[in-house]
Amino acid sequence: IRLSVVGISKPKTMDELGGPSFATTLYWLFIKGYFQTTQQMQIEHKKIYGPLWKSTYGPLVVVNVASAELIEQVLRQEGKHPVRTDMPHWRGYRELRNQAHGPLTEMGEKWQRIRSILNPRMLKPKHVSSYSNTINDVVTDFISRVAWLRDTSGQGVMVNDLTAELYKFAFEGICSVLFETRMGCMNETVPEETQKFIFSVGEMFRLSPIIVLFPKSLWPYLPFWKQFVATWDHLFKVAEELVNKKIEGIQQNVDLDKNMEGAYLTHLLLSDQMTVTEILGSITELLLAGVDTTSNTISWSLYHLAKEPEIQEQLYQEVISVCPGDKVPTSSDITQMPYLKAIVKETLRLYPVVPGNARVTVENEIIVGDHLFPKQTLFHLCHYAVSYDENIFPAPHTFMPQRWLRGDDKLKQHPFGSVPFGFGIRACLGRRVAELEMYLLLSRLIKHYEVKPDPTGTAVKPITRTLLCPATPINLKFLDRRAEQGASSL
Ligand code: HEM
Repeated sequence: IRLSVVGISKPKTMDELGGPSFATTLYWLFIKGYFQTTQQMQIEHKKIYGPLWKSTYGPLVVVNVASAELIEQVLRQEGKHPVRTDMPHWRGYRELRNQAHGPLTEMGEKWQRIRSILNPRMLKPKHVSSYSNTINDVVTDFISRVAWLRDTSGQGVMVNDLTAELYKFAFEGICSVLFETRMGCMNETVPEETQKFIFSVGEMFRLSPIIVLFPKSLWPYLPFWKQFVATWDHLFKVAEELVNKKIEGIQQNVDLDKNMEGAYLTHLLLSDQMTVTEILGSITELLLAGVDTTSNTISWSLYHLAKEPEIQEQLYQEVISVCPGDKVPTSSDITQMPYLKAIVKETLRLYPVVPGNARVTVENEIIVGDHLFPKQTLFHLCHYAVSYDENIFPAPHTFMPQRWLRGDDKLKQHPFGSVPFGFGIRACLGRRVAELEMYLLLSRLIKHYEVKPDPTGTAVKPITRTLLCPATPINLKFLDRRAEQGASSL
């Protein structure tokens, strides 16, 4: 297709592609200080090299793709079994301990098989909407926890380090969907085991980028490899206990001849499509993928709603018109809240939690722009840079949910301008559940509280720590609307 666009001229080779040398990249990262703001480096490098450039990290060559058109070209040419990276360190742990790979780490036909088993109950609307009540229970507890936090540690009004609190919400939310078990993260004191799980996830993400810098043969001699293995051991141990508890529960219920539909894990165990080891491998990865992503996105949404009272008021009006009085939103109510959805979309445009996504062309050589790339090329899709492309999103730095609303004058945006959950068959498995969690939490929180910025006026910037996170804690004021309106008509 591309050849016809560029005429019959021969496509250029990868060697002919420009970009910074390894030394230049090191200079940018460590002297210019972009080490923690690599998302911003995408934008700066695009200005210098254009939308397609090559970075070298020692022996590793990465092709950066930073326009919606070119990202579309890469993604539309992926084969039957797309691969992000081979994740040697994560896979290395699983091989060491004879654990199974899950959807994040598996490849080829085995990956396809896992996805075909996991997909239906994670992505099909009728199944996902059946999780509403479970998630709403967690939201109810979060709203109470906010009140408790304000009273005990926020002089009656502040919630400090909101992301840490939302992390507990997201963990509790995804566990309630997967296991139909409550973990106690909304309690005044979070159980020690859960706290250790949360800590282990953080450690694993912290150690991961350090370990991949070293060749595999050196790993056993690295002190942090032992730590890395220990954190994974803990993650698998916690998941295993939860899986075993469910197996026992099912056994008891089957004995009593009870109807056992419900939790995601119950379904996997009963459907007999995977071994218990395989289920454990997948469940552990779902827990990992489903917590920081959701909690960071909700944090950024609330941060902006606090800064933009008019947008917050419009959301509040939408929520109370669809769910007046004490009515708790369900997933069908959410379909009538386009502004809420637009707020989440706009949040994910400004803060794509996965700011750059890797893709390896395993099966085919592909043409992108004027270049032909061989099999096994490692692409880095610069979603962050594209999100701030003013040709696609005018006033790109402004939080403008209305750009996502249908209207006569709405400019047709490029479909690959903002793809925060990825695209195609390897796209996010938890997208629908994450969206449901975000919609239910945001709508109910804003119905209950008016959110206001930190009175100290501290602005919070994003940094990249694998995911795009707030560089400093987000602290916000939560004013109870009921109290404000003199216990009127909530
Ligand atoms: C706001 C929330 C979330 C965002 C923005 C997000 C984003 C992403 C992105 C960009 C990818 C890579 C897609 C690609 O390579 O094309 C991904 C993969 C994945 N996500 Fe999410 N995610 C979120 C929440 C979740 C949740 C709640 C779960 C679990 C229930 C989850 C499970 C996964 C899994 C398992 C994969 C790997 C899929 C595969 O390789 O086959 N995610 N996510």
